[in-house]
Amino acid sequence: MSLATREVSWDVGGRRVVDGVTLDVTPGTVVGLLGPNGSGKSSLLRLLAGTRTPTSGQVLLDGDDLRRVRRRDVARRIAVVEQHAQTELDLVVSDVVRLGRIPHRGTWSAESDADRSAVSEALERVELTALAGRSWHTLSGGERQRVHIARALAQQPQELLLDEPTNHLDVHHQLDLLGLVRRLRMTSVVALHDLNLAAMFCDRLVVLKDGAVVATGTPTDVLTPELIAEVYRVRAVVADLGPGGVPSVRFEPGPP
Ligand SMILES: Nc1ncnc2c1ncn2[C@@H]1O[C@H](COP(=O)(O)OP(=O)(O)OP(=O)(O)O)[C@@H](O)[C@H]1O
Repeated sequence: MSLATREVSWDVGGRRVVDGVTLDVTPGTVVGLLGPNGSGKSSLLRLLAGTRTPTSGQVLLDGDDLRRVRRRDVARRIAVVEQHAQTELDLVVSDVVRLGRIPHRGTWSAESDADRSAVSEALERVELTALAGRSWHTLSGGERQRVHIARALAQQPQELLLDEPTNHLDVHHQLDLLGLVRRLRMTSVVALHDLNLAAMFCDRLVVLKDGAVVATGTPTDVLTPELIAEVYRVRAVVADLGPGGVPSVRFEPGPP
């Protein structure tokens, strides 16, 4: 069952930002959240993480209303990588990754072997072991992004929520990161702008427009020239040329 929403809406500043979204994320699958700037992707991810409370409707974790699940249990289950995540503290890379272990430790308990191995394994998975002792402030944008992913992995969550995780990453690390998310077989919801990456790495796509779901299904079902024109106001040619026959999208100049 994992994560689901039932007619969930969220209003802020007198506006409806998430509008009646119902979705079921099948355990172990990767769901891509698509939609133009301001369509409500980040807001929906925050509702799924329980860091925003719905104005109406429900977010469910294993069938239980998220509002009734203890914060600590949510923190153990769900890891979030926010867009533009920053840290003001002068920490080294391994300290940032270690923050992912907080939900698993008592307030005063010392770091366990399980904590240490989760941190080193997470660093290895994002190819940052060599930078473990480096100060956060000296890292490039892409390296910072990967440290945040490592922090989420060190949390050993069952659900992983990622807001534009490929932002800042070069092509190698974009493919690597989404390949990793897929291989982890965690229940993942990933907001993405790149339609080709979404087609390559997501089992299902959910497309938002003005906070509401306008399409949902497999990449082949969803990524049609008509949908892209309607949602993004862009002309596109879609071919079944991507790896494994997934759709490959090419954009064309001019109005749709
Ligand atoms: N706390 C807030 N106060 C006022 N408006 C907000 C707040 N949070 C979000 N919004 C507005 O809600 C809308 C949806 O924002 P959101 O960040 O969820 O969109 P998004 O699809 O993630 O966009 P992007 O692709 O640009 O990251 C935007 O118009 C945004 O300005």
